[in-house]
Amino acid sequence: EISLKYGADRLGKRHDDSMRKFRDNRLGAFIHWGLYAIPGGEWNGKVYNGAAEWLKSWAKVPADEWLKLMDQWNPEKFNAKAWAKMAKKMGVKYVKITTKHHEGFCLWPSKYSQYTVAQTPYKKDILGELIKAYNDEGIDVHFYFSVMDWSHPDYRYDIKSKEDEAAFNRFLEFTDNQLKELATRYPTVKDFWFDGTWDASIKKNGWWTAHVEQMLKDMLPGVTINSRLRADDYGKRHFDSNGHLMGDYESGYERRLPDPVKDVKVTRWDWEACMTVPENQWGYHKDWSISYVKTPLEVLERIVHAVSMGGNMVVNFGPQADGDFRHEEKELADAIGKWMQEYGECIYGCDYAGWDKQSWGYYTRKGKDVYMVVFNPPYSKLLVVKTPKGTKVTKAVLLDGKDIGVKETARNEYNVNMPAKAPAGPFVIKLQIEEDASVTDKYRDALT
Ligand SMILES: COc1ccc([C@@H]2N[C@@H](C)[C@@H](O)[C@H]2O)cc1
Repeated sequence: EISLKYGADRLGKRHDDSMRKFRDNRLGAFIHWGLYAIPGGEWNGKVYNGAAEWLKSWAKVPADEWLKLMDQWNPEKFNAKAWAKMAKKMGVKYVKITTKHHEGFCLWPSKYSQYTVAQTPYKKDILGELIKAYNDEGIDVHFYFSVMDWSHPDYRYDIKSKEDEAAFNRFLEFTDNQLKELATRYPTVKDFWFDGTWDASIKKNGWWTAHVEQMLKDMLPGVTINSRLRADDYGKRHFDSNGHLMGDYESGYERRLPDPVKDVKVTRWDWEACMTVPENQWGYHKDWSISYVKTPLEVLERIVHAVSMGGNMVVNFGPQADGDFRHEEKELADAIGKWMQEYGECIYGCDYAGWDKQSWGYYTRKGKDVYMVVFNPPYSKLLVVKTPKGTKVTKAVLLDGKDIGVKETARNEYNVNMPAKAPAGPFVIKLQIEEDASVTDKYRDALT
């Protein structure tokens, strides 16, 4: 291994209470809310199909013109308690909120910027209202923070001169001040999820990314930090030059998931995926017909897929400028919440089971309990289960306790019966197992 000053601070997963809570939460919601919600993907009469929170970039709007949108920021339907109730009903255990996206508009009254809610007709501290409302519902709050800031004159994409260096150092100090301000004003925050950290300017300042992680952990013991913040001595990001994960969990699975067979290695570390409901819209876009919109069942399958591989899933919501949610997102929250109400025990506090994936769906595991989450019931009505050496399945029940029967068919192979009355949607079977490596069996391998 090469010696690094700004590489991974720790090898292996964190096992303290705060990280355990982060991991056991498993299901989160993203809230992308900013000035971009006002134009909703349209500028000067032209609708752009790119991500709505990037409209400033697609329409090449100068910063000062874009920030004039602040004069229209007055979400008269905004009700933090209603947002928190919606999240509670969906069954999310945490919410990640965009404190400041690339545009530079702050949802809190930062004293280090003139582009905040305080300078809008709304005036009030939206971030403060949201944290109180979510925490009152027992929901943890995580902060999304974009380092790249299109409103700040000292931001640099690369460092090519002494002036760049001086400007960017001022910018890093500005960013430190905002982060300290967030940690001081909102000490119940549990996580910082950094974005906008891919530019050469950051990669050339890996030291600063290590300093930010340490600074926040000194201020908020237990706080979790995503790998996307981090660059090492050589500008390597997420994983350092020795291949070790930096930060507390991998945060590269954005709108994609690891393959359940080819990417089993991800089960060795903590990771969190995030996803959009349309193909690629985080902020509010007025026209969702421009791309495919995932059904609630497709969202549910991604949630289960992530947990089955030892990861978290954060489902994105892009609130309207008026502070209400579009009906598609309300219906999604409702549908997911109904399923979690009935089957959530296979999600919360669960992890990778370590068994080979089967075509009918996904396994998750909590202690001695192995769950089968069935998305694709077979015509045979027989659910094939293959267990690791020394593991036997002794019982298969529905969550209401009803025994549905399991039969050993070969060494470490079983057929679990589908319930007589096939459920109307994805359902869960709980397996009772015995793990004993010393067990011998009656089976004989064929000589070939
Ligand atoms: C250039 O590619 C991207 C894609 C998405 C992003 C941001 N990350 C997501 C979590 C959203 O915030 C999106 O705007 C930034 C750059």
